[in-house]
Amino acid sequence: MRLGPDPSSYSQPDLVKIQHIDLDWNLLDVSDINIESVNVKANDCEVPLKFQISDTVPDIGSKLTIDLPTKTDGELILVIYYKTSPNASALQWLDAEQTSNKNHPFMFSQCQAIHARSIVPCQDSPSIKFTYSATVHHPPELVALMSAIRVGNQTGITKFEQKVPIPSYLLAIAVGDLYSKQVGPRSHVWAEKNVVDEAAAEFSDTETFIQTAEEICGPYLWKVYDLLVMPPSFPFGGMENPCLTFVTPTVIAGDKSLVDVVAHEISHSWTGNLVTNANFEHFWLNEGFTVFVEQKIIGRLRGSQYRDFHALHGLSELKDTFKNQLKNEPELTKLVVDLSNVGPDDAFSSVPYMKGSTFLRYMEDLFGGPTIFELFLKKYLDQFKYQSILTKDFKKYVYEYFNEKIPERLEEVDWDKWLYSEGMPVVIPNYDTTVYDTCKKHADLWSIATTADIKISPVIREELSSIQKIEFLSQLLDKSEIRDLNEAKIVLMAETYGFDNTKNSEIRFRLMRLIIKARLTDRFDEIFAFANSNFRMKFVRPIYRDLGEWTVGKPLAIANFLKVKDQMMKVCAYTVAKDLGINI
Ligand SMILES: CC/C=C\C/C=C\C[C@@H](O)/C=C/C=C/C=C\[C@@H](O)CCCC(=O)O
Ligand SMILES: [Zn+2]
Repeated sequence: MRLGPDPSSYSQPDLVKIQHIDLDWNLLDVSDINIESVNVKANDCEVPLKFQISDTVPDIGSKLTIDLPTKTDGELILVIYYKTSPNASALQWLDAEQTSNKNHPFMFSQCQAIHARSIVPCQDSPSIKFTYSATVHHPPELVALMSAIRVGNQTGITKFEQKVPIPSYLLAIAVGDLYSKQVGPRSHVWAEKNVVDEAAAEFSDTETFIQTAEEICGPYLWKVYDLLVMPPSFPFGGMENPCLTFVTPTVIAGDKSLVDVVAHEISHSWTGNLVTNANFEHFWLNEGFTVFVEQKIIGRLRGSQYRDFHALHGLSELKDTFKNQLKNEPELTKLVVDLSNVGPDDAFSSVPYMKGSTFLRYMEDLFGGPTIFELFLKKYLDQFKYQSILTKDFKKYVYEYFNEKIPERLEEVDWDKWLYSEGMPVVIPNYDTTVYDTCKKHADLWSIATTADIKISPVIREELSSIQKIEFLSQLLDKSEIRDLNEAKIVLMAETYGFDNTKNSEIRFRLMRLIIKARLTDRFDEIFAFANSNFRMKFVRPIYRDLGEWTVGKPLAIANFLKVKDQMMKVCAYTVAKDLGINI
């Protein structure tokens, strides 16, 4: 059953729209979920209103219906008194033991896609945008941060204001023992004390990324761009919360080799946060555009070869998604998906990211190249800023903009195929493969040659950068057969490329998958040490999935998962359990 224009929400934006939310949050108050009263405010008095809460629908939640006064033209101020549940799916509460410094508890939120409803009764659909202000009461020794500008701070009370309208999934809060270091004129890095210095060093290019993004997209409208380094249980690489990107500690590699995640989150300041998908079926409008801009930033700063390498690496990731995560769900390999009967967390994959950015790159090439397409991009972002749109709005704008200029090129785009066909992108652009080919040469060697032959091959004398090592491992994992894939070969590989000492989580992740592919039963401790060191879903889900397909690995994986699942955020525990085929 489809709930309405947004299949993941009961909100009825055609009838009523939230314009501003004023939060007064008392933290650490985690009694059962309970709406105590709903009142309408008039002349400084609060008059109670009738309300009903429907039964809970899985993946969606319940519908809160408020009987508004009969005269409802114009604006109404509603005051809702409520308490959140300790199980609120948007929140994770960590004991001091689960933090880096182990001195104080930590709490944080992750509202995307549809978890804001577990912390605020709201119209939880990205089709509705509102400004917000908040007063957060918290333990005085801790720091509270939100996806907004801090406007006041006294012992135990912090006030915030977000004056740019946002969709509910961008509401965010974190409270912990946090310290900050300035890394740019509008940016601080926030982290626990023992992490803040190395994090600030890793993210010292933040201002360069913002300025490059401004060149491409227009002025940065959110005033502040801070980064908060999350505890390792944060389930994503980064989350584009306005004014305060949340970032996983797994991108701190010590050599800036994984900071593309920051370029990605900065790009969201336009694509996603200003121009927003109206529902999550059109998530590619957020993520495909963001990867496209991220790759442009990389191209500007490191050269077009690297822009193309990034895109080719994205296609390797996409192939892996099809072969593993989505092998039984071809419907979800479409660019625009049907979420009438699927929760957004279940539908989430690399498809909107990689297929979406490939579609835009295809159009850029077809319509005359970067100079022409970037003018269009800037106008598109300006035209739809502060709005929520569907793919048809984008398509209509493409026609309006290009129809006079290049009508014949426009006719070449097979929109239906790009948007609704399953599998790989319709056209693979003509990328520069120089950087990629080196990775391929290494992957081909290691898959075909014996360990003895590899030792004397000139290929392995050639130095690979960290990102090339990541792609090399991705390609190797994609091979249906690897000659003599055993302990000796993996030891030689680790020595050759310095895998044993690397702090690069993307490399370690793929090495663990290779060890599983090699069925090395002596290496379970190492695999589980990695799987328990962080709960970023990009890493833990494929590892559990791979183990789940190995008769010896599966029971051990289930036992390990059951041991640590309560330390995971709900979305992570839920999806891993699903991947392992167990109920929790
Ligand atoms: C077609 C898919 C439909 C809806 C999915 C929307 C949201 C799903 C939900 O699970 C939240 C996703 C949040 C993502 C945040 C950041 C990502 O860019 C991280 C990507 C993976 C990583 O790097 O760890
Ligand atoms: Zn993103």
